[in-house]
Amino acid sequence: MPPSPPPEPTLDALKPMKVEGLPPAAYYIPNFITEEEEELLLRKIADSPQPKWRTTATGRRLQYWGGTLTKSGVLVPEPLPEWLTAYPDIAARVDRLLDAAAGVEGRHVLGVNQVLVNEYAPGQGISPHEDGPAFRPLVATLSLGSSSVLDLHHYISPSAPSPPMIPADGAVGRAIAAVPLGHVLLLPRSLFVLSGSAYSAHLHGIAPRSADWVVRDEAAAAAAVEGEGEAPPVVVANAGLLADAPVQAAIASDAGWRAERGTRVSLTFRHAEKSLKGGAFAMVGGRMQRS
Ligand SMILES: O=C(O)CCC(=O)C(=O)O
Ligand SMILES: [Fe+2]
Repeated sequence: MPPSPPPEPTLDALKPMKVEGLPPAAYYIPNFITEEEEELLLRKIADSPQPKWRTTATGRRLQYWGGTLTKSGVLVPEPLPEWLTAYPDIAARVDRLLDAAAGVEGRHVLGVNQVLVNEYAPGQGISPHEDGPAFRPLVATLSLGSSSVLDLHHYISPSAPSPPMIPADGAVGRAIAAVPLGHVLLLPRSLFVLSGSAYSAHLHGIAPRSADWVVRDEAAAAAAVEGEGEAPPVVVANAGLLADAPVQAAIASDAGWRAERGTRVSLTFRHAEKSLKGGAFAMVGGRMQRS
């Protein structure tokens, strides 16, 4: 018998998956996709034509699906590929979940129109950044292939005016506190949602490490002695939400949970607020129309 489809998500159903101890609001949804879907997505991404790949200054590879932004933050849209819209129908599932997180479940007002794929080899990360005002402050990241720890950072002076847009991996105009505000463990197949001030007033990043070490509390972190070159121990805000008993038992143990990072691929689903009508063709015609 085929598995019955999961119930339509609602804000109430999402509440238990809210990550406490972080600025509002972040959600962690374990096992958002199956292992078969994870394999298929990894294969589709790996099999993408070579020109789809871009490489950042730090060597991380990425792909944009759904189009890219102009310098002024307008999406030049392209259709999303079938492996995101038809089978598996991940984009629609993320849409429904983001609708629920926004409290507008069932009304389908959002619509993911861009999916950013990041591929992290062990030791690669992404420096603290904001995704910026071009996107609706409600984004979801699906993790594939390997685990990682995402850090939330805050500005030292939150009252200072925000620069219009901070490019990923780019220079940041305001001082960032040296110690991250919190950490989140992202296990494969999980979906992590950032919204509200967690999105618009804070930064997120991934430290360039080849392994992670997660301990149960600050006392365990203070008592831990890391070896030469080893990752410092961190306490993660979503330890209770992982839905992975062995990992949770290891985190609760005296030694904590240590994991080498493998290659992790993430898909970040976003909604660019401004989109060029007619896509790239509108540019060719020279008449730039905004929706
Ligand atoms: O890989 C991730 O989890 C985060 C990616 C991200 O923040 C970005 O590409 O803007
Ligand atoms: Fe980001």
